[in-house]
Amino acid sequence: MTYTAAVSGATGYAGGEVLRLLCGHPEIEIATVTAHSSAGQRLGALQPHLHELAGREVVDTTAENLAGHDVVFLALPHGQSAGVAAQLPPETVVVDAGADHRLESARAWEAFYGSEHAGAWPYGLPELIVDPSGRTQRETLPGATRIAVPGCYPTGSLLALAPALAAGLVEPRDIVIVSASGTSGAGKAVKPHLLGAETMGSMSPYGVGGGHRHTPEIEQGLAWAGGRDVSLSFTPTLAPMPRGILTTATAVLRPGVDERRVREAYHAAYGDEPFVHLLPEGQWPTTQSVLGSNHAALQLAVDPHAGRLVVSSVIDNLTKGTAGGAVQSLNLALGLPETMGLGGQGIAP
Ligand SMILES: NC(=O)C1=CN([C@@H]2O[C@H](COP(=O)(O)OP(=O)(O)OC[C@H]3O[C@@H](n4cnc5c(N)ncnc54)[C@H](OP(=O)(O)O)[C@@H]3O)[C@@H](O)[C@H]2O)C=CC1
Ligand SMILES: CC(=O)N[C@@H](CCC(=O)OP(=O)(O)O)C(=O)O
Repeated sequence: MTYTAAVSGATGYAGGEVLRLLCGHPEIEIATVTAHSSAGQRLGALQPHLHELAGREVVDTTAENLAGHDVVFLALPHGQSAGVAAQLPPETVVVDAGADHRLESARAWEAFYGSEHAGAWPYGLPELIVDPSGRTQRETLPGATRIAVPGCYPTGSLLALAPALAAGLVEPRDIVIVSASGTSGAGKAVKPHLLGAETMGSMSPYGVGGGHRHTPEIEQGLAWAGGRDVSLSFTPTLAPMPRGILTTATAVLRPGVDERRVREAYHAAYGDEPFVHLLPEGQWPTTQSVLGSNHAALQLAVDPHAGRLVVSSVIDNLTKGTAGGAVQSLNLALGLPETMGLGGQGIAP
C-alpha cells in the first residue's frame, strides 16, 4: 500500500530534508507541499536540489490543503504546529519536526518556550530506552498517529548517554554536555549572527548557563532512560559548517565502574541498531562521516583522573536529527520496515 503525504514547511531546511528522503521512500507518495510566504512559487526555485519535485507548486499551510492525506509532516517554526495539527483528523498520521509536543512537563514548556503547553505526543527516538527492563520506543511507536520528532541536540545527547544511565553506570546528576552544530540547525530565516561573514572560520557558544530550550528535553529523555532526578549543564555552540552536530557528554561514574563494563553496556544497547554505531575502540567520530545519512556514530572513554565517562556522538542535524528520525519513526508507526527509505550512507570527502 502506498501512503499519500503532505509536507508543510517544505521550503525550509527541515521540510526540504523530509522531501529529499521521501523521494527515495517506496511506500510514500508526496502529494502536497506547503509553506507560507512562498506559497504560489515552484519548489524548484526554493529547493533547487530536489530535482524530481522542481515543478511542484507550493501552497499555503492550511487545514484544507493538508486534509485528505494519510501522513502529514509538519516542519514549521515553534508554536505553529499545534494549531495546525489540532485541525487534522485523528486517523491522519502527523509527524511534527517542531518542538510543540515534545515535552511532558507544561511547566518546563512554559519556562523555556513562553507559551501555552499543547500537550505531549509519543516521542520519536526509536532507540531511546524508556524503562528499566530495557524497552525502547520501538515498542511504543507502532500504531501511533501523532509523533513528536526530537530536537537535533537532544538526539545526539540522548544517544550518547542513555545507555549509561539505563545500565546505572553513571550518576544522573552533574552531567555536562557540549555540542557543536552546523548553522542549518537555525533554519533558513535570515539571522544577522548567522551570516556567512560572521560564522565562517569562527565558533561561538550561545544559550549558555542553562538557557537553551533543549535542556529540559534532554533531561526528560535521560530520566526516561533510567536517570530520575537528572540534572545537566548543556552548552550549544555554532560551528562553521552547514550540517552536522558533534556532542561531547560527560557524567560521573558510579564507584567500581570501569571502561569494559561501559563498553559492554553500549554494545548491548546498540549492537543490533541499524543506525547507531559504537565505533571500534580508539576511533573517534567525525561529523563528515554521517552527513546526509540517518546514521549516528559514537565513541567513549573513561577519564580516571576526573572519574567521568566521556562519550562523543555525531549526527547530521537535518537527517538523524530531524527528517531521518521522522521517517524512521513514521515507518514504525505504519508497520513498515524501520529502515525503509533510509538506506543512504554518509558522503565523503
Ligand atoms: N534545522 C534543523 O536542523 C532542525 C529543525 N527542526 C525544527 O523544524 C522546524 C522547521 O525548521 P527549519 O526547517 O530549520 O526552519 P526554516 O526557517 O528553514 O523553514 C521554516 C518553514 O516554515 C514555513 N513557515 C514559516 N512561518 C510559517 C507559518 N506561519 N505558517 C506556515 N509555514 C510557515 C516556511 O515557509 P515560508 O518561507 O514560505 O514562509 C518554511 O518552509 C522548526 O520547528 C525547527 O525547530 C528540528 C530539528 C532540527
Ligand atoms: C544551530 C542552531 O541554532 N540550532 C537550533 C536547534 C535546532 C533544533 O533542533 O531545533 P528545534 O528544537 O527548534 O526543533 C537552536 O539552537 O535553536
